[in-house]
Amino acid sequence: MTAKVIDGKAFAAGLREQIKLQTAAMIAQGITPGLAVVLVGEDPASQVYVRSKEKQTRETGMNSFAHRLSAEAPQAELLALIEQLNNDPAVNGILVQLPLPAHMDEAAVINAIRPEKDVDGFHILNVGRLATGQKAMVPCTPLGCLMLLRDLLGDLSGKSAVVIGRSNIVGKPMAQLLLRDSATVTIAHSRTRNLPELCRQADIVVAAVGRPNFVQGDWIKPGAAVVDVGINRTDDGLVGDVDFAAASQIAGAITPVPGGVGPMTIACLLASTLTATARANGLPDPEGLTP
Ligand SMILES: Nc1nc2c(c(=O)[nH]1)N[C@@H](CN(C=O)c1ccc(C(=O)N[C@@H](CCC(=O)O)C(=O)O)cc1)CN2
Repeated sequence: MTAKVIDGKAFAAGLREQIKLQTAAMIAQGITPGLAVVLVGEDPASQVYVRSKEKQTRETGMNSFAHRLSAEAPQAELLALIEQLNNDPAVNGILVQLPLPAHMDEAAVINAIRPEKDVDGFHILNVGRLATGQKAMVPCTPLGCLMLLRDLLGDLSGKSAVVIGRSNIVGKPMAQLLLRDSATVTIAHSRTRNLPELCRQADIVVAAVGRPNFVQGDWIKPGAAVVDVGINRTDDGLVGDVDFAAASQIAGAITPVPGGVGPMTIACLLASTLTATARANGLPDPEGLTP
């Protein structure tokens, strides 16, 4: 079997078009969504992602507010900026690009963001809300994966899913979202025994371990959906967590790297900014953009 290659770039472009239309409708009501993106330091990949976020925010018709702090900035300076953005009515979403410099306490910084403006869905209140099935802001990468999976498979109810990776940004929220859709979810990690066997039973495999080509082709159940969240820079270029060449011979569908999950992350950030703006203004959640 040769798998269908899921075109995340095209899906994200379609999503941005929907967001653009819904943003225009909001602007017509006198509300312009605004997203503040904060970058601390000069990490080259983060600079690229942040520039992309700012550009796509503007292209969608939303206001983009850019904030740059030096890598040596004290944490108090970042917290003061977040407080200012929390209190700014023009700012509906606040995103602090990760990773932060080592001297900063990531949890303290994230939890300083007002939960309603936490478009990353990393605030402890949003994490708790997601885990307890309440209305939450949801992390962008898992939301993007969920959208791709729903588009591919329709109803996820009763599907068996293995999420490889237990990070707060991807693995755990991904598992929560799949569980909310009534999938049977296993979270696997570096200490998991018999990972190949576990994967072989899964209708859905989401790989988010950060190890190039970690998931082997013969771990995949024939016809399964494989979502590769990995972005690993190697001598061979950018590669995912899944051995794409081998897995695509067995899977039913698979996301490539690049061009799979990655582009969905920023499109979902824009979706969440629109959601946060709607909620702040007492409007219904935008159509098709929330889980
Ligand atoms: N505050 C946050 N920080 C980080 C997040 C996040 O969601 N919120 N995620 C990642 C980085 N990230 C967005 O910030 C991101 C990663 C990758 C892509 C993407 O489009 N990838 C392309 C490849 C691009 C490349 O060459 O590097 C792809 O996969 O096709 C977009 C956004 C960590 N930090």
